[in-house]
Amino acid sequence: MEFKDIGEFGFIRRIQRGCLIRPEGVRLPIGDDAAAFIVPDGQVALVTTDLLVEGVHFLRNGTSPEDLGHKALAVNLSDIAAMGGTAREAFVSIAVPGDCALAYVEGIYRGMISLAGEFGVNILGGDTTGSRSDLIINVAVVGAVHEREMLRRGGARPGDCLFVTGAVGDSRAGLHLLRNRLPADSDAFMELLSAHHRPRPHLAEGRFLGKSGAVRAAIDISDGLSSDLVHVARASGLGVRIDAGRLPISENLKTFCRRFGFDAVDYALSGGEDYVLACTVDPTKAAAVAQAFMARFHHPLYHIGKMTSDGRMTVVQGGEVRPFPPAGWRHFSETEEL
Ligand SMILES: Nc1ncnc2c1ncn2[C@@H]1O[C@H](COP(=O)(O)OP(=O)(O)O)[C@@H](O)[C@H]1O
Ligand SMILES: Cc1ncc(C[n+]2csc(CCOP(=O)(O)OP(=O)(O)O)c2C)c(N)n1
Ligand SMILES: [Mg+2]
Repeated sequence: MEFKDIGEFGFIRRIQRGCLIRPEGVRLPIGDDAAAFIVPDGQVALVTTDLLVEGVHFLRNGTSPEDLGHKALAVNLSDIAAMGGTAREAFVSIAVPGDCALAYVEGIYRGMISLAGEFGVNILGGDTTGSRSDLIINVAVVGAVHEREMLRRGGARPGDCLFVTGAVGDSRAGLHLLRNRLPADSDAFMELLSAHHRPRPHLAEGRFLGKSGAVRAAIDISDGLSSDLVHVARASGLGVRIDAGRLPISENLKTFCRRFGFDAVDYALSGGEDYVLACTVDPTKAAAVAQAFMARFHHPLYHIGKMTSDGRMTVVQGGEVRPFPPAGWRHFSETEEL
């Protein structure tokens, strides 16, 4: 069976099975001119959207449809996590080229619905069109948060401790393997590919940080640690100093860098698509927050540096202070290469 056999509406009927994960609070799911749902009492709505474009964000022949669906939703859930919120409703728009099989697109929905199920997120609508050549997927997610627990990019203060919730650099290493068609011939390389294809949105971690009352600013790492921290620094009118020796670099990334002669610190700083959270914490509460985080998540909240009043973006490595590397991913740059 193909798109031409069932048409746009037949396709929508097929994919809508399984999209309503948490019916409470939903007044109109897929099927009307708009969806209708309730935002929990006393909370504000969070809305975020991210676009995935073939050739820019993924290679159709380099990713399984389930992984692509997972990632399209995960990158949006990560933005809700960075706000300290709970993710609730998702909207999926997809432009499908003629050479993309119905089975592939149904696989994308399987991947999305599986992740949506894990986090209690409904898929409540979207849009379906044809496309001349590239597969394009846009997901929008609505979340909710108590305003006092909401995390933003601005609000950091000089002397705040800077933390990240997980390892950085693995996804870029996975992308390198993928782009160069290198064999994933070890568990380490399989895990790097998985970090690239199936990022875990840090929603529980974001809620924990929002509730702690000690986090002053937060962001999720999509373009790369160094460039995303510039957003926090600018929004707060501050500088950042990272201690390279404290960056959480996985054993898998170390193995990869040894094998191919890359610099693991560079991968960690300017990798991209890590989808961990970075946050700044009141220094008087930092030790307690880190300890509680460890007790809850069984791995450290990694202390990687601090916010400074000098407005400079610097890395300390081997006793030497140097400016940040020239950032991570940039759309519209000449090369768009990492
Ligand atoms: N085309 C657009 N139209 C309106 N707002 C946009 C557009 N692109 C990005 N934004 C907004 O700009 C801000 C930064 O976007 P972005 O760098 O993509 O953030 P993120 O890394 O969290 O996805 C967000 O508030 C986003 O909603
Ligand atoms: C084929 C391919 N080339 C390059 C990349 C790397 N890449 C593409 S977009 C991106 C940054 C994150 O995407 P963006 O759309 O900027 O996310 P946002 O910051 O809006 O969340 C990276 C590292 C990739 N994932 N796939
Ligand atoms: Mg974005």
